[in-house]
Amino acid sequence: MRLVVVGAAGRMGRTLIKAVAETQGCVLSAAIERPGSPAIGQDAAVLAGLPAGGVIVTDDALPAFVEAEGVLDFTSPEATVAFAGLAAQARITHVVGTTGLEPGHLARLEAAARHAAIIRSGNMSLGVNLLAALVRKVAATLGTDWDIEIAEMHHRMKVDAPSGTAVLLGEAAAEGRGVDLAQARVAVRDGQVGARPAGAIGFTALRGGTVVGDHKVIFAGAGERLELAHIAEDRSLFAQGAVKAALWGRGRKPGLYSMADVLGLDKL
Ligand SMILES: NC(=O)C1=CN([C@@H]2O[C@H](COP(=O)(O)OP(=O)(O)OC[C@H]3O[C@@H](n4cnc5c(N)ncnc54)[C@H](OP(=O)(O)O)[C@@H]3O)[C@@H](O)[C@H]2O)C=CC1
Ligand SMILES: O=C(O)C1=N[C@H](C(=O)O)C[C@H](O)C1
Repeated sequence: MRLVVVGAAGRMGRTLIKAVAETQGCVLSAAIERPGSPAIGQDAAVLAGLPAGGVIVTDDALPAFVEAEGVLDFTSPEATVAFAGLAAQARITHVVGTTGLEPGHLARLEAAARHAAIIRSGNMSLGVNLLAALVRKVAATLGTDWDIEIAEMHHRMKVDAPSGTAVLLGEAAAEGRGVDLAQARVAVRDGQVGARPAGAIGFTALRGGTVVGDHKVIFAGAGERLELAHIAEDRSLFAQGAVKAALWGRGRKPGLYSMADVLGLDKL
């Protein structure tokens, strides 16, 4: 499968280039960075710490998309929405790992998904998607007298909060409870905030060092606590999940899909 990596010089971009090189049946057809990036003109494989492969980083996305079958996109919300338009034009599978998308961005992805398959997830790992299924079940089993709190920690360079994974886990908890996350969500506490509202789903974001991604969902009841956690030790698991998603999406009818669809966890 011919794959384009956008945001090629980023932490995930470089990891994706390596994952594509290591996956049988996949080939890196292009690598894209933003106009003016110092990475333009460099060999993409070298950026990823591999021997030169001859794919030179460019800022010209559409011709690259037209020649490809899929695009792996871990960039920023604005860039992802623009790439979704181009992937729809080229009718290629778009794998979106970018987090921090707001309702306006999601609406634009839904529009693009009328023309091409888009697989979007705040976390491409098997472990987190399995965790989400478990959280949905536990939330559906326990009553609202069990308070739900989601804590995450990431490296100091992360720009969005709460993390996409924390939101994904919060959505699973809200679904399990049959409530709307937008109504239940409490993401900021500072000062005299008062007692915890009944039914709230709380979020705490920690930032520091080089942490790849830690997530914990806490169900706090009267006199007991249940904690479900995931620790990502290496970004390559996200990249391998993204390549798996692209292969799954090849030739699939247009629509918006999730990693749970890819992994067959949607029925759990
Ligand atoms: N779903 C998942 O499993 C995972 C999701 N993520 C998410 O992926 C995203 C990226 O994370 P990370 O790699 O750490 O971030 P980085 O900042 O390291 O990488 C993002 C890259 O995208 C580039 N970029 C931004 N805009 C454009 C554009 N218009 N055209 C081309 N390239 C562009 C950036 O360039 P520049 O630096 O010049 O702005 C940068 O090189 C985040 O939203 C993060 O939360 C991360 C890991 C796993
Ligand atoms: O920015 C990151 O690094 C990560 N982002 C994703 C998120 O927002 O949940 C996934 C992973 O935790 C790493």
